[in-house]
Amino acid sequence: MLRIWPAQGAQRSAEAMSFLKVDPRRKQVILYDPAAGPPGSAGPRRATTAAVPKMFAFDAVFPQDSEQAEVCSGTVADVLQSVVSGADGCIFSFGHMSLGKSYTMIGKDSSPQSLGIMPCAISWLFRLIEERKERTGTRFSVRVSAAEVCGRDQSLRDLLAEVAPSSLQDAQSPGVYLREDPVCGAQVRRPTLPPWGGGGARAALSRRRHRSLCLLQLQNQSELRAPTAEKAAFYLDAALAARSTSRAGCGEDTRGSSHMLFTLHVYQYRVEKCGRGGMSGGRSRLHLIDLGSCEAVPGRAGEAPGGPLCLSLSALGSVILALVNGAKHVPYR
Ligand SMILES: Nc1ncnc2c1ncn2[C@@H]1O[C@H](COP(=O)(O)OP(=O)(O)OP(=O)(O)O)[C@@H](O)[C@H]1O
Repeated sequence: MLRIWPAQGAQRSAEAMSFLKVDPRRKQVILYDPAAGPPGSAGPRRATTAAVPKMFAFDAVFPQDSEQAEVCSGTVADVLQSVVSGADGCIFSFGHMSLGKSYTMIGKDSSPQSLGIMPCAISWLFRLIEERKERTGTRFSVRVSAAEVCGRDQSLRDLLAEVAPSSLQDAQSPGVYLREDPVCGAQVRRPTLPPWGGGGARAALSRRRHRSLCLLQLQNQSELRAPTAEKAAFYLDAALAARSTSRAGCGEDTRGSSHMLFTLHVYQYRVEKCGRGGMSGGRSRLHLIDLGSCEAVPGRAGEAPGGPLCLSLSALGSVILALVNGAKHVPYR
């Protein structure tokens, strides 16, 4: 899916947008070579050196004037259905510096219309759970966790440690860490999905893929019970507040490399009507991720030792492709 940032101020000139043709209905954009002049022009520059326009197709295209609600409904509806049916889901935004990643994922709390994907997903998930409970009698329990990956050393931080009940806090705790599986090397097997299946052919396909994938997992983070959407939203606010405190303490050059992972863990179980009437159930997770930009602060490029702050966009693309294809080697580093 593609969301186009509404260029502001001087950037909002007609010329700035004249090399991009957006067609939300066909879910595609066409990029014209600026050397050729605006599309349709027959100026002398167009004749010889212009590159052929490039067309890119997406699952959805949200133009500059798209409302937050439009982006949220176009993004989360399918993923939420899958999560409630027992599959894991993940939504994140991905792009260069200051192009609206946080605005899309988190939004602003000045009005309900400017809320982003995370608060919308929380509210809609609980609504869907209520419907599912009434229709099928399934019992649900939701927990939330939030972690930050920050800085050149990619240090991990539990963003809910401050609001976790003191019984869950332990002075000797090693904090959040990544667990590496002794058999798979730097990877561990994902838990299998609930036994009753559901979710149609796509869920069945993703279930097959999940079994063959090996992944790193975060360990030891606070997982707090959220019986209502309001409580989950409270924890989201607490995580955002903890993140902004930790960002303020980061150096200027690493501030943009803060990534926040907010996860809703959905536990569900029900009594089997046939057979011996045992219980069946499982856990699925919805990961909502606000990625940092990982780009150097303008004017400081090349100053910081040790190379880029984290994986480039194209390297992240290779990781995603490897995961989707179930590749044995995932190029995390
Ligand atoms: N669709 C939009 N409508 C209105 N304002 C927007 C929109 N997208 C982004 N903005 C504004 O543009 C600015 C940059 O957006 P934002 O901070 O979300 O970018 P980012 O990609 O998360 O930045 P970073 O690279 O620092 O993580 C913010 O002031 C934000 O409010």
